[in-house]
Amino acid sequence: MKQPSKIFPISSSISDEGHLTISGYDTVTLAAEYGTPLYVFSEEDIRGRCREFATEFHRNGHHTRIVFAGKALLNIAILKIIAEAGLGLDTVSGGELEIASAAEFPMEKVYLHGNNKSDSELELALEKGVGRIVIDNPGEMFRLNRLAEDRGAKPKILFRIRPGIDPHTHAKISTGNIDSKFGFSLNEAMVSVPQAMALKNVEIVGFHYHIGSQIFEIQPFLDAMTTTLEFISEMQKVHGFVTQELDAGGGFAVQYLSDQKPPDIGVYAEAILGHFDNECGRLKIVPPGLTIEPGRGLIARAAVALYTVGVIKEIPEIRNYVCVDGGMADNIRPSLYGAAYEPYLANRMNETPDKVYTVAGRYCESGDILATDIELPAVKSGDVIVVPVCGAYCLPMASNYNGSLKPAVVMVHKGQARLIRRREVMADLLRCDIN
Ligand SMILES: Cc1ncc(COP(=O)(O)O)c(C=O)c1O
Ligand SMILES: N[C@@H](CCCC[NH3+])C(=O)O
Repeated sequence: MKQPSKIFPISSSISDEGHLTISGYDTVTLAAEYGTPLYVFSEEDIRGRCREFATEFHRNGHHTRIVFAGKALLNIAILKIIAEAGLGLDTVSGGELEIASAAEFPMEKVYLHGNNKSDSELELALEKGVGRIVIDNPGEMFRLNRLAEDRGAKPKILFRIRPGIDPHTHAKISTGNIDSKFGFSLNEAMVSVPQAMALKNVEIVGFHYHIGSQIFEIQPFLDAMTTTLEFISEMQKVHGFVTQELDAGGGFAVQYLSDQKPPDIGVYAEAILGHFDNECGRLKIVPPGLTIEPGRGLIARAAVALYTVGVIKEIPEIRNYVCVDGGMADNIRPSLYGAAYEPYLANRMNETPDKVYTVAGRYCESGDILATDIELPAVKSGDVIVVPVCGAYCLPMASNYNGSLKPAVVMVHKGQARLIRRREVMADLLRCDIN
């Protein structure tokens, strides 16, 4: 058995036959058994990342709350593992709350975000008794207070602020800039905090920012923290408001390609926690409880996507297309963000790549490309393409474009492979249409 590159799930290996295995399961056999496209998750990887975040962010006596950003991947079986690991959950809609509830996720550990929450979503959050509601704008704060009064409730709230920091990531996944639809500007929050303090049916416990996703640089995390802690200090001086919680969001980058080198979680943790301690000391504020919300960093590397090669189209001196049976309907990230992936042949992991291919999907869009100009051994129809690092933001952003059926999902773990989401069937496509 050989070790595949670091971008595969923790429990991956290569069999004597040259097949990719995960937790001892041959991915080529899984593809034959469950069909493709197939997403295969490693339970060991998920558990390992939960432990890694906990260990690294609890260093030096810190009790950082780790809250999994469910938008990266929501599935009942996976939520049960996240809950068992003791993490919290960030949800962003009534729908996500219902999935958390179906997974019997402890509601006191659930956060509800969202920049345009409806009354019914706020009511659902009150009914379920979520731990935190993250307020995005002044109107929402007053609406929530009224809805909570009607029910005799007093939810704990955080204010989401826009610290005005550029995280130097893709523009579509930057969220803490001044020009953003998310959260309060500092000036707006300055006005709204005393108003919230005076409301009878909400308890303001602190502040939240999330500056973006897949952030390779450490400095933007530190800058956002400084800006927010200075604001917290100001709130204390001017309004006597003592912040209990600072929720610093997610955004930790993961390695998608063999030649990328994002910081390890321990490097982010050391820098962020050290900066937090120093800044609280400098500003002479009682350190609030710290929360982080990793999504991608926790789940992206836990899964691979498997596809079967169909048509191979070689256009002399132009490009060699390998067409697979999935694509943008199950992974929109390359089309939406120009995201780069590094596919391999799951059934020929040991063969030397000697030809350049572009892996295209099966959908009716020229932009339906999973990877451009990558090296693979000479590909044949029937080969199994494996795309690593597909655990985050692929399945939750999947669609039924071109009448496609969303893929099946299998979880492998020590001697057990189990279906955790069935493949959609044709009847699922017709379920909502009325004639
Ligand atoms: C509020 C909030 N928290 C956490 C996350 C998770 O981000 P990431 O998956 O980059 O860790 C997101 C998504 O970007 C988010 O919007
Ligand atoms: N969907 C994005 C991440 C954004 C998360 C939500 N704020 C991605 O695939 O990279």
